[in-house]
Amino acid sequence: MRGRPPHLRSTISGVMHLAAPGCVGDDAPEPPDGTQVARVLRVDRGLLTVLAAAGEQRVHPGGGLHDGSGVAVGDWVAVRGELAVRVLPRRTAFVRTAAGRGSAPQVVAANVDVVLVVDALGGAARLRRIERYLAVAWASGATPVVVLTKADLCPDVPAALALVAEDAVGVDVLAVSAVSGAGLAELRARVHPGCTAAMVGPSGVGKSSLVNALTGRPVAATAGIREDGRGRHTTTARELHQLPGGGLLIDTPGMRELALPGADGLDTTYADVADWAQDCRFRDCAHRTEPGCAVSAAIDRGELDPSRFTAWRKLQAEAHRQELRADARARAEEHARVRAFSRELRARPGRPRR
Ligand SMILES: Nc1nc2c(ncn2[C@@H]2O[C@H](COP(=O)(O)OP(=O)(O)OP(=O)(O)O)[C@@H](O)[C@H]2O)c(=O)[nH]1
Ligand SMILES: [Zn+2]
Repeated sequence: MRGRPPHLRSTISGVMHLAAPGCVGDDAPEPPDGTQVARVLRVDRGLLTVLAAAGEQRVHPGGGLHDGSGVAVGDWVAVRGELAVRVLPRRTAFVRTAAGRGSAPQVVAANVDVVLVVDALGGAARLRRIERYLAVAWASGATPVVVLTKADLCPDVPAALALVAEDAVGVDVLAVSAVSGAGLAELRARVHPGCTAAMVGPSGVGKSSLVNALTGRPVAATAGIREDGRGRHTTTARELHQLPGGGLLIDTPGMRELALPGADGLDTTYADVADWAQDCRFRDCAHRTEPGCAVSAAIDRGELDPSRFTAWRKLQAEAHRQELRADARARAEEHARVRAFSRELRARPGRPRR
């Protein structure tokens, strides 16, 4: 199996953190002169709640902050008085595409070390869904951990764990229950002091219940206690929670519409498929009917699940579209390629060259 791409290695090193309320970690980034550094806990309608040396504070984003991607939960900002004047360089970032329009990606969480890819046990394992979240997680620069919730509802936890672990190449897989408390200690140990974790996963798998279980406080509204008839989605505020053990946990609704920013995370999630693809006879092999296709051979030998292969293809197409959207130059090149191709087609049949 191929290793992680170099830029995804050792993402836990050099962690910046707030060890306790009001205490900026020693390894916080250097602030510019005359300012202090603070961590963004919440973003409401442009107003930022930050944790600085003096404690929690509400600050306004200064004009210089609007660099296109905005400020996100988990960002480190330089604060002067009641103004956040600069976003410090991000180590990792989760982006989502702005709903329905153009190319402006929005950062929804920054400086995340560990991504908890949350799904529920009980029922068929949703391997394809987990793979997609894993690819997004790897692409952000953070290290994913799969957290399978509702272990109390699963009749055979070890078997369910094994199934997911076999699919999630090189990723730790844990089973937990917010109801019985099983597995929570092990999960807490992953979000150690100085570590910032974030959760991704579809609605209803138990993310809010997990936040409450980990923080020991009802900080997130769960489906069970919300009866206001306003639809299924319960999480409304972007939040960065402090866990009793010293770690930080980000739970923001934006994490549910994550885009695949590119193909990097895919090669890590599907390291086995990517490895086989390197052995194909043709470098641009489409893995369909080409002779010498190592991917098709692996499927024929039963070493690669065809549905895993199909998922990889689909996500590659999605990542490709995303790259095009995000990169205007690539889009122009793609247009040029299509135009050249159509010119070539028009020039071909019965059209004498001049
Ligand atoms: N049996 C069992 N039920 C759970 C567990 N965790 C969550 N639930 C239930 O699953 C339902 C959904 O849980 P939530 O925590 O609201 O799920 P969520 O992922 O935050 O959902 P959204 O906020 O809609 O994204 C609720 O009825 C919870 O009580 C668990 O470990 N075991
Ligand atoms: Zn091939």
